[in-house]
Amino acid sequence: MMMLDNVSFFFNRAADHLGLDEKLRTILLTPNRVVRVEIVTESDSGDLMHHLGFRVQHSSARGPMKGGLRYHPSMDEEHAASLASLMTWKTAVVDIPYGGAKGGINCDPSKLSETELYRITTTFVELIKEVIGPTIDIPAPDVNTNATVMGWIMDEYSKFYGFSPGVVTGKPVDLFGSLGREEATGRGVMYALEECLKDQNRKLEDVSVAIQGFGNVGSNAARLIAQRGGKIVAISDIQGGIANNDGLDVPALIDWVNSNGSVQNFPGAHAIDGNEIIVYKADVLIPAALEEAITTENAGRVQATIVIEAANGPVTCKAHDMLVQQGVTVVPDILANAGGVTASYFEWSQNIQQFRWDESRVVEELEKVMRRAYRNVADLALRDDIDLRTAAFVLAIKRVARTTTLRRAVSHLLPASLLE
Ligand SMILES: NC(=O)C1=CN([C@@H]2O[C@H](COP(=O)(O)OP(=O)(O)OC[C@H]3O[C@@H](n4cnc5c(N)ncnc54)[C@H](OP(=O)(O)O)[C@@H]3O)[C@@H](O)[C@H]2O)C=CC1
Ligand SMILES: O=C(O)CCC(=O)C(=O)O
Repeated sequence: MMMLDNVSFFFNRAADHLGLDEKLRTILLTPNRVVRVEIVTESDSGDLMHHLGFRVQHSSARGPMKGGLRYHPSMDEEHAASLASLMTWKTAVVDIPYGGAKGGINCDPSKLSETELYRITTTFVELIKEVIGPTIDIPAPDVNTNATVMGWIMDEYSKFYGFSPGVVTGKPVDLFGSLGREEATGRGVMYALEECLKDQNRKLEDVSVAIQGFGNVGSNAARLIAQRGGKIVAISDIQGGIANNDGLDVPALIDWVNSNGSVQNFPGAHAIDGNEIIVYKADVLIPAALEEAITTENAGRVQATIVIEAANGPVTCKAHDMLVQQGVTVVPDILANAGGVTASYFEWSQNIQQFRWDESRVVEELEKVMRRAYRNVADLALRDDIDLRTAAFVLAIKRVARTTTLRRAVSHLLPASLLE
């Protein structure tokens, strides 16, 4: 199954629970717009480079479309479409006034110089500028993109439309970004884990944690969880894994990775096979890299009793059901990693008002949104005896379906279950 099939599977399970008819399912699942552009630029040596760029705008029912840009060799239309659909349900779960979109460029940034990446990015913006904008579609960082890239996007877009900081979020703080956005996804993951543990009468201090991926999300989640007493025992990146059952010194590891480019050979740990991180003996597993990290191949060997999906789509639908049957609590991506887009909403709000919030305000509001969303989902799961993922989709579908039908003359498609 492709990732888009996994998203549709989870959507349809929740739609079955709500008794949604086929017409409304089709309206809700079909993207508004699919954009594919050809990016032709010059390399530093003067050769022509040709890359494909994508932006899939899934739904604008609840507001401007929102979602990251990924620079990766696996980026294609199907990837962008599945991630865009997830964004629609994610923004609805945390109840922020956005729809969903996602995109990126099929490229390998590790093989490109900074100037090549700049030219590719600005050419991409030139090609999609008519379909993005502060009230239309607002990109943000995702895998292999960061604040610097977002700054370039803002600058390029502003050349055509005038100063427009609200066209993109996750910008450098010196370039109208928000304090607290960089670490927000990891911070949200930490709140989701705390809420999950609360329901099991446990605390962060009681648990050991293994994390796959040590980029923006993985490293910030590790740092913040460790700061509150959680023991991070194993971490992997693309090159391999490291472990220390007494707990890794996360700030020292972050310094190590900044100097050495990988977690490998960190002096305070022993090496493990990177693929084994998923089945490492820890109370909590946080996949924070790419999709489909947990499949039917390894789900049966997962030892953690809690999986927090910091990445988008890290668990396939069959693996999800295996984990649930094994008694593992799976906190789904559209809830667990929603801290990033929530802080993006705060950044965009600051930009369109030409106003700046203190970091403490960002953190306070983010905590409120994340804990409230978790409680809404967990309460619904308990009430309807469904797993957390189905509950998150049910909540999101209700919200998106209501606005969709209110904005079009199709209210006859709404079943009574959506009105309660
Ligand atoms: N950035 C954000 O705000 C948000 C991100 N997400 C999701 O979180 C996930 C991570 O994103 P982000 O942290 O931003 O991306 P980054 O590019 O900052 O980091 C990605 C990390 O994943 C690692 N990685 C890639 N493949 C593997 C693998 N096979 N095994 C182990 N590690 C691997 C990379 O290793 P290496 O460093 O060696 O390349 C890197 O450490 C993605 O699924 C993204 O969609 C979700 C919500 C918001
Ligand atoms: O911050 C944003 O707007 C989007 C983040 C994102 O791409 C995601 O949540 O997957």
